Amino acid sequence: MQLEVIGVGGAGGRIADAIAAADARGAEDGATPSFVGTAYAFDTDGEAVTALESIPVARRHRYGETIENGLEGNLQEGFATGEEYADELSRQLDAGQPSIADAFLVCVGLGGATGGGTVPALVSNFQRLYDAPVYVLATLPARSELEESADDRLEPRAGGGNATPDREDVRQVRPFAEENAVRTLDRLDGLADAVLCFDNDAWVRDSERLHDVRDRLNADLATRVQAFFAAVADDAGGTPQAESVVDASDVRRILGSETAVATIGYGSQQVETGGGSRFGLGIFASREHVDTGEAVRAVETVIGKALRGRLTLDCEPQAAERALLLVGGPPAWLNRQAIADGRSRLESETGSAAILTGDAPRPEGESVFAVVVLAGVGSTPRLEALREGTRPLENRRGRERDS
Ligand SMILES: Nc1nc2c(ncn2[C@@H]2O[C@H](COP(=O)(O)OP(=O)(O)OP(=O)(O)O)[C@@H](O)[C@H]2O)c(=O)[nH]1
Repeated sequence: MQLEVIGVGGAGGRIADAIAAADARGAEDGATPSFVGTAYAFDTDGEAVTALESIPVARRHRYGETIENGLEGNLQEGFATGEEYADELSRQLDAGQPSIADAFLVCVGLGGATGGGTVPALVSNFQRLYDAPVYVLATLPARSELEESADDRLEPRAGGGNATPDREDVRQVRPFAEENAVRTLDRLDGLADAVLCFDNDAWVRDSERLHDVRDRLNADLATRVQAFFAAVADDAGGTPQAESVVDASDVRRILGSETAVATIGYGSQQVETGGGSRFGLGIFASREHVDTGEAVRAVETVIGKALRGRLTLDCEPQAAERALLLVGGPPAWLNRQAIADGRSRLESETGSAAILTGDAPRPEGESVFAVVVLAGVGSTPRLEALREGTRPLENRRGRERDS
C-alpha cells in the first residue's frame, strides 16, 4: 500500500521523518516493501524543518514567514494560520504522485498550535482534492508537559548556573496541551477518515522527559506504522505468496470513514532463517524446514504481544468495533493454523465479527511479527480523561462568553 506521508508541526515533521527513515531502511535491506510514496514536512518553525534527516530538503516547507519561531501553543492563531496556508501546503503535494496514493497519512502532535491548527484545514483540502482516504496519525500530550517540573527549574545551565529557561525548554512546558488536543480532535471530527492515536503519556516513563526520549518514541511509532502499512498489498500485484491478502480497500473498511479512533498493537520475534538474507540467499529461508511447533509458538507469541502488549493508545480489545490482524515474516514461519487461531482469539477478545486477517511473507525477513489494529475504539479511558480534564476550562470560558 502506498501512502503520501505529510508531517505538520514539530512532532508531525519528526514522526514523518522517522517513518521515511524506516521505509528507506526496509527498502535498502530488501526485507520490507516500501510503503511511502513521498514524505513531506510542513512547519512554521524553520529550525525544526532544518533539523530533519530523512525527508529530502525539497519536500520540507516552511510556511508563515512572518511567524518567527513556531506558534508556541496559540491554537487560535494556529487555526487561522491553517486556513490561510492550506492551499499553499496542498500544492506542495504536486511534487509527488498524490493521485495514485492509496491513502494520505497526516502526522501531527496534538497539543501544539502549528500542527494542531493546520491539520484540520489541510485534511479538509485533501478530502476535496483526492479520492483516497485521509488518515491522521496523532500523538496525545504527555501529562508531564503541562507544567514545569522542579527539575526543569533547578537544572544547571551550561556555562554557569543561570536558571533562565531557553526557548527549547519553554516549549516543553505546554499548559494548554490537553485543551489544544481536544479542540483539534473536535475539529477533525467528520474531516479525517480515521485518527490513529499514539499516547505520549503512556510511552514516556515517569523518570523521563518527552523531549529527551522523543526519537525513541518516534522510532517505536514508525516501526508500528511500517509493520501495518507495508504488510498491506499494493495494487501492483499484492504481497508475494500471501495466502490471505489484505489490500487498501480492506484497510478502508477496517478504519472506516467516520473519524473513528484506532490504535495499533505490535509484536515481533527474531527467528532462525538459516543465514540467508541480505545477499540474495534469503530464498532458502523460505524453503528451509521449520519445526511446526516452533513456528506455531512464534506466531502465537507475536500475536499475544500485539494484543496484550502496549498499544499506541491503551484500550480494552472489546472496545473495538472492527479489527485487523496481519502476521508477517519468512514464509516457512507463517503457520496457517496459528494465524487462524490468532484470528479466533481476536474475535473472542474483541467480541467483534468485523475482523480481517492477512499474512505478509517476507522472504528476506529475519523476524516474525504481528500487527493488530483496533478501530472504532470510541472513547478510551485516556481520551475521556483528556476531555474531562479540559471540560471545566471550556465550561468556564462558555460562562465567560455568556456573561
Ligand atoms: N511522539 C512525539 N511527540 C512529540 C514530539 N514533539 C512534540 N511532541 C508532542 O506534540 C505536541 C505538539 O508539539 P509540536 O509538534 O512541537 O508543536 P507544533 O505543532 O509545532 O506547534 P507550536 O510549537 O505550538 O507552533 C507536544 O505537546 C508533544 O506532546 C516528538 O518528536 N514525538
